[in-house]
Amino acid sequence: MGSFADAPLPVAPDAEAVRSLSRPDDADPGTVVWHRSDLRIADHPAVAAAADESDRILPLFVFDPGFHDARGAACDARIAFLHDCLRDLDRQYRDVDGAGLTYAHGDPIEVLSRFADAGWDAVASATATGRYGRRRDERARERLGVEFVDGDGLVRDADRPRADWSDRVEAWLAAEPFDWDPRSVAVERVETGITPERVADAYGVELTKTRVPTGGREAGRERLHAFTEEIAEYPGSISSPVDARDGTSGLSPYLRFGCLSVREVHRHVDERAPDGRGKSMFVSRLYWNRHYTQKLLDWPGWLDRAVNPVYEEFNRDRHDPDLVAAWKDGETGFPMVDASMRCLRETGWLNFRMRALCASVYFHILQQPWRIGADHFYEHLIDGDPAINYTQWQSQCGLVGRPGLRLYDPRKQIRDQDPDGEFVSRWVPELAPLPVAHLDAPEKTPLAVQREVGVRIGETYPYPVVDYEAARSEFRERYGAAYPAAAERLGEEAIARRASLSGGIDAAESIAADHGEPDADPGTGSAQAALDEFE
Ligand SMILES: Cc1cc2nc3c(=O)[nH]c(=O)nc-3n(C[C@H](O)[C@H](O)[C@H](O)COP(=O)(O)OP(=O)(O)OC[C@H]3O[C@@H](n4cnc5c(N)ncnc54)[C@H](O)[C@@H]3O)c2cc1C
Repeated sequence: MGSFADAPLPVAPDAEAVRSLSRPDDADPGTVVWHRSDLRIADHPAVAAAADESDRILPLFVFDPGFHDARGAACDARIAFLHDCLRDLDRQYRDVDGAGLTYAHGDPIEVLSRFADAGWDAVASATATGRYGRRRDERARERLGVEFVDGDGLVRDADRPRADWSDRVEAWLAAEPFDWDPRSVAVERVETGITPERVADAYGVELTKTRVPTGGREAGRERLHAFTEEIAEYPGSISSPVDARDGTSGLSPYLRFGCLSVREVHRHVDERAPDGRGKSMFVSRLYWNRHYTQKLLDWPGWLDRAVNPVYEEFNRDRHDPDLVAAWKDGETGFPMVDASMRCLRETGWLNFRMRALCASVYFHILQQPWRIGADHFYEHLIDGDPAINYTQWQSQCGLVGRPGLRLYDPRKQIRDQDPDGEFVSRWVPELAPLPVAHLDAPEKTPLAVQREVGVRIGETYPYPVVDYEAARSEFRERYGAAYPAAAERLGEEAIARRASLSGGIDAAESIAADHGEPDADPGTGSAQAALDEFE
């Protein structure tokens, strides 16, 4: 993809176009609704607030070069999905007799200041973002008076964000949606010449992935309805990468771009799905969605700093670009990891268990710096959500410093989750001729069998890039040595707060009290408590 500097797109709309919207002698032209990752008009706090405050609203999306360059780090398929969502949002406004969505381009502050100069107010939904988004929103608030409207079930500016958290989210889920009456407002639009198609051209967006879902509210609702019908099958589909492809909801990209609100998904499932395990498991995941988003709201550092400072440098001195490349390219010699990583690159999606497996092998076995792995996921996932991806990476890697670390064994995962070898044969076709019994450890296949089926480990498929058992022991040793100090730091209030454990600050303090013996003998005693859960 090209960079902003190369992009032949002007900052738009220009001041003249914005001024042309003003009504004669009108000191209060209306309210701009600045859409970001909330691409719908229903159950939308900022749209409802704007319609309440004004008789004229102008829905705006700003193509921010920051999203297209390194800070945004989105693959082309995610940008194409976003563009679908925007076309759909434009339709939603037209369907209520509005003029549609205004597409702008440039630094959002510069664009919004043109509206502010012409007397427009502006509102946006408050969202949890990383440092770039926070700085942008602070500038918008301070310089331009943009109002950020809460309404996503998250607790803001509370000293103890975990206190009563579940109750608050439960109440929010059950509350009435944000409503507005399109007949009471005029929905305005200004022609800018900017369209998703022009942006795609200017930035060289090319859809190279396959099986990418269509973006937008309509497609999201279809998916929600179909999934609700089949929800009883959900628990049995979650773990296998083949079954999960159609068996989990597939709603993550729609939730990530706000085509559907978490609350309306919850309401639909609550009212329409039969009671049972499928329903309760799914609903608990909607809570997880809020939980991880809350974490980013509490501390934007999740994206680039280890939540527990003791692990800030962990694996950094072992950075080996060849190992990282083998992982990214699906050439590690661990078939389940390789199949998953190739599937991620080609389709932009993986089920939870395979994401966790790949993160675990990357950090625990290849022992590489976590950020590079997390950034790679974030780039390729269509549902790449900063609030979930980076917090999940830190949790899976063990950077919080709490007990219960999960090391996933790629050989066991094949036996459990792909017993017929369907997933591995699809994504690592060079192994397809191998009898299924050898797929968990192809390097151990007798040479006679390799010859017979035409597979040569070391030539047509790599030997494991590291010795699994040795790497795992080494990791246990290193992690165990650092663990008591990490657990102790959880006792510090600032760190406990950002870790945002389910038991709150009290839980963090109790981990620190139980395990915080910085000088404990590595690999013994309480340090082992962090390492006893293997999958
Ligand atoms: C290392 C790693 C990175 C991840 N990165 C992302 C990401 O960038 N974006 C993302 O949406 N999910 C992420 N997940 C969580 C999970 O894998 C996906 O939400 C899920 O696979 C998406 O498929 P689905 O919509 O069919 O899920 P379903 O099982 O149908 O779940 C429904 C919804 O619940 C939420 N959800 C499910 N699992 C989790 C979870 N563990 N944490 C938080 N919310 C959850 C999602 O919004 C999801 O759409 C990540 C998990 C791991 C281990």
